[in-house]
Amino acid sequence: MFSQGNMPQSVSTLFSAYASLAASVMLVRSMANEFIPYELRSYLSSAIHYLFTPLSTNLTLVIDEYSGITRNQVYDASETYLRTKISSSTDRLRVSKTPRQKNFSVAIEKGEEVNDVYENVKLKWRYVCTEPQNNNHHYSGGGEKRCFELSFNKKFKDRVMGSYLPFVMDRAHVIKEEEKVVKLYNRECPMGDEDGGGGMWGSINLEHPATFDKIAMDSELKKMIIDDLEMFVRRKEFYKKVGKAWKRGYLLYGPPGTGKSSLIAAMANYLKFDIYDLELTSIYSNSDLRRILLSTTNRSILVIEDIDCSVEMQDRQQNVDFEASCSSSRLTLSGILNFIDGLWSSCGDERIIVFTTNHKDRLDPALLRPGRMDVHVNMSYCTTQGFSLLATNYLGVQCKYHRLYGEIEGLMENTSVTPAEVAEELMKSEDVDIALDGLVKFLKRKSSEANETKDEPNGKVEDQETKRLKLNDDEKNLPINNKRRILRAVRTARGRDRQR
Ligand SMILES: Nc1ncnc2c1ncn2[C@@H]1O[C@H](COP(=O)(O)OP(=O)(O)OP(=O)(O)O)[C@@H](O)[C@H]1O
Ligand SMILES: [Mg+2]
Repeated sequence: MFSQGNMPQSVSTLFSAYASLAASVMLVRSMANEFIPYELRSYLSSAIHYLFTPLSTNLTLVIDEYSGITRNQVYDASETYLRTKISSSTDRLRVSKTPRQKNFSVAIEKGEEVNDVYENVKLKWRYVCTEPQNNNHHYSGGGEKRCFELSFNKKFKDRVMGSYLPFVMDRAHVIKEEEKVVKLYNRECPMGDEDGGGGMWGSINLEHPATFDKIAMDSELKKMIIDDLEMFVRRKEFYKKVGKAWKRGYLLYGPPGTGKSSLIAAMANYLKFDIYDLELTSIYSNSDLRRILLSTTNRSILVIEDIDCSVEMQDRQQNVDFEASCSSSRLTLSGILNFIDGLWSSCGDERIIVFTTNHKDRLDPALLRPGRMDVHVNMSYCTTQGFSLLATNYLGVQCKYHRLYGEIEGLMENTSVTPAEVAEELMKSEDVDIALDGLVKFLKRKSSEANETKDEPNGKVEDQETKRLKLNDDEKNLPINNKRRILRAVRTARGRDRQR
């Protein structure tokens, strides 16, 4: 080792030169700290850093949660998409569940990274949350500013922007659709639901388990409906090309208990469309109707049950005094038709409207005019094919080989029995023999009742309806449409009681 006393002359000179340089740098730095403003110093330091750092090959896209005051769709899509990319290397995850969600929702925690590969391009996602510099933020979430950073090699910029990000958006859309809980909007549900509906509608989750494979109906008719729905949803461009609103109208008609409401639920479950159940008798003016219908959302089914009851609206209109009849604020059938043809048609997309009736023959011809309802579906009495499907559903057996099958087939061909009645009989026992035996007895009873009422036109239908509604003597004398209204009111009241 050298000591200053025995070191060679040149080394000693170098040593003292270095010492005086270091002292000068420290002097300059302390003078700089004193005399150069902080902003200028930090600018100079980042400029020097920029000049002496090798050029980065990476590009980072910053995807903020909000774009101005509206949510950034790319952010929302990224959040959904990244849930499917979480791997075992992720250290921290956020888990949540709202009362409406069926499953847990898992997302990456702030600071965490997720890797992805798309067409051989390596991509790195990072979830970043920062506290805002001031309080002038208009985004939600407790003032935290959230964004995703997406980094990749610069040379793939076009591919990422032109192909990867659209792919992320599409995937997120598909995931959201799969997770979607179908809603039933009703004006009798509690209003002001957080999911929208403009405060005009309340909503509950549609828990109806109906699916097409559970509906007993002519198999060709069922296939025709499924094909029609599929064609409808994929024809966005077609509707645009021919200049027609992207809407489809269905008229479902048939006796009570043949599955009209079940078919609507099956359609909604199949398409993942929400249902808006519109009770016309609770609307008193065309302007009300207009406001209520305009507050419905896209990709939904608007249902107007028992439209034959609405025919009375015309009579009601004719009977009111002159002053009232001049008022444009009353709800009229023509108001509904105008709405279907006009305003409703020109706003919103991917809408289906369904009318149901027990009496197609009682409908105003204006409703049946070609072009108004695109598809007319006759829901009819139970056939042997329908019975086989119900037996498989309710009893879990292929009843074709059961000893009673032949007898049931014969009785069913000669008796008007609804799928609802058959289903009720099949539910009475878990034992196949007992259930089918009960069905045979029921069919025989129905058949002899039918023979008794054969001579009275319409008698059977009226009787069935009266029995079904369990009306008292006063109510029995009401016109049939009023009975239907009572049924709906009773159902609603019972529903409310159950909720209490
Ligand atoms: N075609 C069917 N296939 C399977 N189940 C059916 C069918 N029709 C009726 N049901 C059963 O009967 C019940 C009542 O049927 P639904 O309410 O769909 O009949 P509807 O035709 O709408 O009657 P209404 O004219 O009184 O409104 C359903 O919940 C279902 O269990
Ligand atoms: Mg119904």
